[in-house]
Amino acid sequence: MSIELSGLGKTYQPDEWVLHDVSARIASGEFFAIVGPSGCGKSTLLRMIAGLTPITAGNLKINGRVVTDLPPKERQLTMVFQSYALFPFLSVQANVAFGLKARKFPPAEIDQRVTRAIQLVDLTAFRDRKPRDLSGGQRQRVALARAIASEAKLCLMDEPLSNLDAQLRVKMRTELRRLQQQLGLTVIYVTHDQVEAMTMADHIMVLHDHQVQQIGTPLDLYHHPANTFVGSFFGAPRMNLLPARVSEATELTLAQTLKVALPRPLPVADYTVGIRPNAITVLPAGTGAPCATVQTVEYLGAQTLLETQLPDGTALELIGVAPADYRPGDRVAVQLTGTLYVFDAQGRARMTLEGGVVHGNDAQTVSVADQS
Ligand SMILES: Nc1ncnc2c1ncn2[C@@H]1O[C@H](COP(=O)(O)OP(=O)(O)OP(=O)(O)O)[C@@H](O)[C@H]1O
Repeated sequence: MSIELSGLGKTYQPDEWVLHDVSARIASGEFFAIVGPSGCGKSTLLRMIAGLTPITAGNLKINGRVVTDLPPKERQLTMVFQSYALFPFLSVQANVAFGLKARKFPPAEIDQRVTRAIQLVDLTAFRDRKPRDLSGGQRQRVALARAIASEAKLCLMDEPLSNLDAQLRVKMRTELRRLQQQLGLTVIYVTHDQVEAMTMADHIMVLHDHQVQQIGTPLDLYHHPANTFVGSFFGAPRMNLLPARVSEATELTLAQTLKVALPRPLPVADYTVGIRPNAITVLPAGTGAPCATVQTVEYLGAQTLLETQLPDGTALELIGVAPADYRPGDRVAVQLTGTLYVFDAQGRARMTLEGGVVHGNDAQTVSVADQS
């Protein structure tokens, strides 16, 4: 099932657009994630695709057919909700069979589809249990079996793993992805969790501020973020954002401290520069320019996260080198050794330089100024 969203918009109150001009093409058999912070309109968009919320503007096509104003049952899709929406008084088997009975399928076919779906999600031994006697993960799998039994090729999922504990969530991610590929389903999957989207999806749509910020593969979004929102949404620890200025065509100064030679000239202006913590090397004090002061230290086992401050007061998050014992107040030298992303001053768009990014790991193009 392919899906095409063309300029979709939604208002609940007159003139208050909760979604504006959303366009995307989702290929058949694709796992497509919609991510963004709370309230950005993810569930609204999914419900518009399902036909549960009317579309205010734009067009929706499923398999080439315009379905913008069709009721849900004519869209040949199924939906899995965060709450699972199971009937508490029915067994697993009856829950999975419910929709097929309502659609008046012959009993033999219902039995065959239900048995197969329950088998696929590995719940055969639990088929006579009621939802209250199942674990969270098992209930989630019942909801999934119901979607599978419907044999709809398009499955919409709204935060289906968010009620599970962390360990089970990781396991279910793999299972969901395996089932989706095995059954050739097209899945549109809403989540606020960037890791979930990154690990499961073929393509991701990032929503923020009522509109699409970027659509791309997980690697695209990580390596070529369109703006500072996308840059800091993906990746942990988060991308650092620093105020920057080009005062001579090829010289960029970050936070009034760190100087970078650009491979191509940029207009003299203010910019915002993004640097991921793993693109910065922390040197022991004394071996380089001590130009950041440690504020807080967080030991994470293999990594030590350092919240530091540059001389102009800009915060910079760094990854400390293993055995070194850092303390608040320590001075550390920092060297830019990875990719720098240059955005306009407001962070709305990334500047395109050669290859789209500035590489700081070429020793000739990066220098660190000692301001202390
Ligand atoms: N029925 C409604 N009537 C009026 N406003 C609504 C309605 N449903 C949602 N909204 C508003 O629309 C915006 C988008 O809500 P939506 O639930 O789609 O966001 P979301 O990204 O799914 O958020 P979350 O991650 O918190 O579930 C919010 O500002 C919300 O308050």
